[in-house]
Amino acid sequence: MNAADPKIIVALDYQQAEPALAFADRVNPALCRLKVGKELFTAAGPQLVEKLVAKGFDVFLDLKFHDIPNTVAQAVRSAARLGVWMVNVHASGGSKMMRAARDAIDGEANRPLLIAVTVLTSMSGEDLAELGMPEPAVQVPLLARLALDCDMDGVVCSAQEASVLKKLCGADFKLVTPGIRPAGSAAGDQSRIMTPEAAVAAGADYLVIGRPITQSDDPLATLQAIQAGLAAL
Ligand SMILES: O=c1ccn([C@@H]2O[C@H](COP(=O)(O)O)[C@@H](O)[C@H]2O)c(=O)[nH]1
Repeated sequence: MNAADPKIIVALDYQQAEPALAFADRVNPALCRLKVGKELFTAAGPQLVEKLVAKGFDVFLDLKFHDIPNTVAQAVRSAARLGVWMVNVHASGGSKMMRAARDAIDGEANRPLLIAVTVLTSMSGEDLAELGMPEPAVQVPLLARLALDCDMDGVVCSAQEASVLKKLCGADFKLVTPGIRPAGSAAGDQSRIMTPEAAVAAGADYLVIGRPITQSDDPLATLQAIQAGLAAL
């Protein structure tokens, strides 16, 4: 982990390696962490992850593993060997799956933070009802508690749930919050959103921000402005 401990994780949701590397060349590891998700990883693969790690960035490999325990265990071990700082699984994969993931990386030389996704920030209460599930205010704490009991290092949740989860799971349990939208920026497909300042005030440890930065006219200036807003809190 880098000493500056930046809260902002920029989601590098690009279709190829070049713009992701170009973005990385304009920022530095003290300013932000970087997230490689399904879009970029499918296009550019582990080599791109290794390049970002070699540049000194803390990399969150956001592949949200959700499979049988053995498969997820092997996948998170492979992620650890890429040198990533954080990796995640779906809490709804269940306790056996999460424990297998935990065991798989505990003996590794690089032991990334192991985080469980609760309910995707794109999902509303209506979306969950369609699946026969309770509203986020019920389902997110239930899955977060399960993740804590399985020795996960934290969860992905909306910042809207952060204050409840900090009380429920404790100060050390990391809250990683996508669905961050600076005032005035488009929600897009995100449902449970919050501004960067409100998210930090609610207890979010890390803010995952993609399009508001990467699709802005000047991504570096936008990132710096968000960072300045947080520094002023
Ligand atoms: O619940 C979740 C889990 C992951 N994500 C990911 O975060 C970024 C958000 O990007 P924006 O452009 O800021 O919406 C994206 O890579 C998602 O895959 C999430 O949004 N919600």
